Amino acid sequence: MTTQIKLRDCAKTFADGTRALAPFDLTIEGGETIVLLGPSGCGKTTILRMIAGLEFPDKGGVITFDGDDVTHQSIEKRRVGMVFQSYALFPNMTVAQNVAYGLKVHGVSRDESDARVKAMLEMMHIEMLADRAIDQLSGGQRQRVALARAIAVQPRVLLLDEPLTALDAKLRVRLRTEINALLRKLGITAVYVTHDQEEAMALGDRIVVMQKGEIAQIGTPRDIYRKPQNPFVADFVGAANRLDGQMRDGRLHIGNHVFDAVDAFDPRHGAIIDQGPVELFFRADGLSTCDAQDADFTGRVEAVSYLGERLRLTVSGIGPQSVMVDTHADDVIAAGADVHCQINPDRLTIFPAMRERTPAASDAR
Ligand SMILES: Nc1ncnc2c1ncn2[C@@H]1O[C@H](COP(=O)(O)OP(=O)(O)OP(=O)(O)O)[C@@H](O)[C@H]1O
Repeated sequence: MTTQIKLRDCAKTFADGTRALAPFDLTIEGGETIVLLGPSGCGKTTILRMIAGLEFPDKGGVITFDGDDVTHQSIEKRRVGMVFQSYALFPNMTVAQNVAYGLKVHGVSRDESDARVKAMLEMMHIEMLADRAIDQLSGGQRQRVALARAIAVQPRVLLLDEPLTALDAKLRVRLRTEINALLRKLGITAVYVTHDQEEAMALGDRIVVMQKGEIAQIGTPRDIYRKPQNPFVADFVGAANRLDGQMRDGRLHIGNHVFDAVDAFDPRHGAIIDQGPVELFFRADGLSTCDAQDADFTGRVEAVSYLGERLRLTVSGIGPQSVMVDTHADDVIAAGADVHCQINPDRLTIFPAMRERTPAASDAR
């Protein structure tokens, strides 16, 4: 029932010479939700459009759906459903007519179409809007119509390109949860494009992190979050802290401090780093406040932000850069205070420092 998508050696160069994608391979399993995540211009939409049949890979690239070569097939033949950031609905039709449109094109009978439209509108909780005009709907409602329209034709694959970007923060989270439930319920193969890390984590069975037309890492949300394979991914998925250090005989040195309990492991080469300059990436939980006798170092609180469930401190003194450290929301700490901190070795990601070159996706493969 579900469709496996394979892209083999797919590169994309546009007519004007722009190299949007370097050759890459990607297999999307049947029923899987894959999220393409990366900054603007990294090639996410181009991949989605190649899967849709709106763009074609450079010579040599092959795309298959369940083993069938669809590389040169048109969008109509591929049976994909698409949802965009801009709703792309027909403004002069009602909600029900919009959802029914694709069914009509596919020659579905009137009775069958009526029944499916009703079911789709119910699934998206917009049955009461069936006879409304599109311009009388809110952004969130429009996106529900767009989703209902895309899935009404029972596509083999659902492609979503930043469908929530135009909505306000609260609505985004709500619709995101609904889309997640919908994708699980339908069990459909889905490809979802976003530049929002949180959205990617919430929706993806796996996430493909992209950088400048290359795949920087493919992994589960947990892998991407906890085991980024290069500095680009670590930085992009929100490791707020970055420190320069040195490994000397297996011991980590940062500024004047020495940390004994830290194992530096280079994920790209699968080797322990014993010597040489390193870069450390970690979130606020990579450090915690503690009593003086347990301290790895004592820093100075530069700023305090109350985040509701916790207090976030900006602390200087560990090395040349200041770092974020979270502590209990009830702690009373003011800027200017000294604070004892402990390092949490299993929350650190350490890479050999490679100043002379930027991390590339080829490093991750
Ligand atoms: N038709 C085209 N002709 C030439 N260059 C293009 C064309 N479409 C896209 N590009 C370029 O290809 C690169 C990848 O674009 P793409 O839209 O895939 O990126 P994206 O990651 O989806 O970005 P965004 O998040 O901003 O949509 C960009 O440099 C873009 O300018």
